[in-house]
Amino acid sequence: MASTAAVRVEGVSKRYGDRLAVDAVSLEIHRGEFFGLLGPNGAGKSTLVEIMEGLRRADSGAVALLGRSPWPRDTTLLPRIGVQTQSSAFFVRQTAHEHLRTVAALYGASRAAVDATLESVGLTGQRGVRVEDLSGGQRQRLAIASALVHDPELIFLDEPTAALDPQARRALWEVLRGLKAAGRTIVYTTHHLDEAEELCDRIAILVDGRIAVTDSPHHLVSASRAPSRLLLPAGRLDEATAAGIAGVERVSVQGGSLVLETHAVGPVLTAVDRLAGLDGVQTRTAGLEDVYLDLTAEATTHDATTTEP
Ligand SMILES: Nc1ncnc2c1ncn2[C@@H]1O[C@H](COP(=O)(O)OP(=O)(O)OP(=O)(O)O)[C@@H](O)[C@H]1O
Repeated sequence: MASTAAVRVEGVSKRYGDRLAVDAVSLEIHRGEFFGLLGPNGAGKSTLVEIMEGLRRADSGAVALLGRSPWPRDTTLLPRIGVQTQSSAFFVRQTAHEHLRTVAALYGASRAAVDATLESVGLTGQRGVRVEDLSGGQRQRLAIASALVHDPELIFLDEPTAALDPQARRALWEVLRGLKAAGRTIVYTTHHLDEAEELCDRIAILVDGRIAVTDSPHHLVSASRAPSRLLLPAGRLDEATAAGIAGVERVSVQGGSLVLETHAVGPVLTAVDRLAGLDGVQTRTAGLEDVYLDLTAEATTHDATTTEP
């Protein structure tokens, strides 16, 4: 039976001493999907990804990667997957180009692929620079290039944009969109909610080792209960008057603006217009970051009440 799953995780758990880092997680990532794994620090994302990659052994549960078990180590899987971790290893005495050529040789990738991949991550200008002399962000780009150079079907990127400047981050998005368009499957962990919203077909939010939700960013945002915010220039309206407007749930002062939170944007805008005018008023609707903050706060509270003895 041909499986459409690039990754299937069933009831996977992993404990480090007293700490249950991954708690009975099940999920399926489809072929060709751009899948985001989000969650607070220590939620278990890296542990779960390392188990998927076959770099770490689960205590229990099962993983299928392209239909095969990644543990014990299955060398036939290696050319088919690309892995960038938070602690990627480098040949530090080699130049960026030599390093990538060495990695490419391990997988039988061509010299042309080395040049093209170096170009795609914006390191052509640094091809002759020793790895140990690259900046943090340049090293990170080389780690990404090392995961991509053999054109794998399934790509794991663990916080790939963490050290990148805004231009490099946007450039990487374009590279990843190209890979997605070419049918590659991408498993992506990030703390940048904007990039998860921009890039991912679906995301899973992990909290304390468990999946709190799996859905498309669009569905999550449209089903969100997070309020919209109206920003008024400071001094336009006093806080007490703003708090008295029907539909306003919370009022605060942030960065020189009076912020009104509401689920009834239309009526509140009408009231603000009547009281103070709409000149300079900005409306911010809920985004993935609001959904994430809402969900992680909720799930943490829920977790604390259900798992403590
Ligand atoms: N090798 C290890 N030995 C012991 N504990 C570990 C080990 N690796 C991770 N942990 C613990 O397991 C939990 C999950 O860690 P993990 O690195 O998987 O989280 P994460 O979601 O990737 O976090 P971050 O966003 O900070 O990278 C944390 O409490 C962490 O301290």
